[in-house]
Amino acid sequence: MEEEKVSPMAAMFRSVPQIFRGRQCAPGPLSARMLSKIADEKRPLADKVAVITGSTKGIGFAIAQRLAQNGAHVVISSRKQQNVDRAVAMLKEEGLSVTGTVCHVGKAKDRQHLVATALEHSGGVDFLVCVAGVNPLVGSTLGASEQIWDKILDVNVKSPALLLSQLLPHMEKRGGSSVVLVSSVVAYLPVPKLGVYNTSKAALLGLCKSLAIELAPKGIRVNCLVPGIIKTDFGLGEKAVPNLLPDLNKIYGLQRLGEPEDCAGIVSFLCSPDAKYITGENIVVAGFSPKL
Ligand SMILES: NC(=O)c1ccc[n+]([C@@H]2O[C@H](COP(=O)([O-])OP(=O)(O)OC[C@H]3O[C@@H](n4cnc5c(N)ncnc54)[C@H](O)[C@@H]3O)[C@@H](O)[C@H]2O)c1
Repeated sequence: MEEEKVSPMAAMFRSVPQIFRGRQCAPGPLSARMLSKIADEKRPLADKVAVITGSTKGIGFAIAQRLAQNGAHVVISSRKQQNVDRAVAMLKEEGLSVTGTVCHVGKAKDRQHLVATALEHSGGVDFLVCVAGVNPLVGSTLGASEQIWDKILDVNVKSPALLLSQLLPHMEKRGGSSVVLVSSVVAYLPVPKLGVYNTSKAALLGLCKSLAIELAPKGIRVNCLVPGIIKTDFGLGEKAVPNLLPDLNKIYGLQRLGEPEDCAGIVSFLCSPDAKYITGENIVVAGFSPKL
């Protein structure tokens, strides 16, 4: 059958609403081939698989939503089954391609299960975004117990490296793989009473640089998102930075706190082919620059 001739502009106009909802386009008057070409242009992460830790709410959930809207199959995870189920249901309601599993990133067995779940989709993984992070302590750095040090360093610093080592064989065979770590502005501007957390987030900047060098020959890029104060349970909780630091954003910045969605686009970009020559970067999303 002869293909209907439609100008590129008209084609774009007809297909845009479906693409923006992240759904597959229904067959219409345009040929399936043309629709899928346009859809791929609008969905730069199509056919990719993303694993995201700590993604049932806050910054992680916003990143999961954006990567899925941009075409990736996203594997949601965090510590509690009911939270995983809720997040997966919310995204599926939008027509997005997601699965989920419980993963406490500090537990080797949970990490292994997360890897296995991710492989179920298409046998490989393209993106790892390590969002899970904790801060159980407000107090003196030198007064922190060994248990506190272990918990913060295990979850915030060791787990991204250990999870990546488990995923590596499944990422290196894909080509164009990308890893995004999540640090914090406290890495640049240490907050009093958050010494152990500050240290863990500064360590992530170093981990990003080291992994970027180590994985560059394999074609895997590693970058780091560095959020300022973002409106989440963690960001606004009693152990959060705004209660402990003068509001630098009010003095130097855009005069507002960040939303989780403010962190989503940059991560999607870092995973996309548009960022294929970017690695080893720590990118601040804080409404001001702590490096001014
Ligand atoms: N909100 C901010 O102001 C801010 C600023 C800088 C950096 N960050 C970092 O961003 C990340 C996300 O924070 P958020 O503000 O979205 O917090 P949030 O509390 O809204 O979400 C945190 C998510 O991580 C999960 N999580 C916590 N511990 C986990 C563990 N051991 N294993 C697996 N999942 C775990 C939680 O279940 C939840 O889904 C953290 O690493 C945090 O340090 C947040």
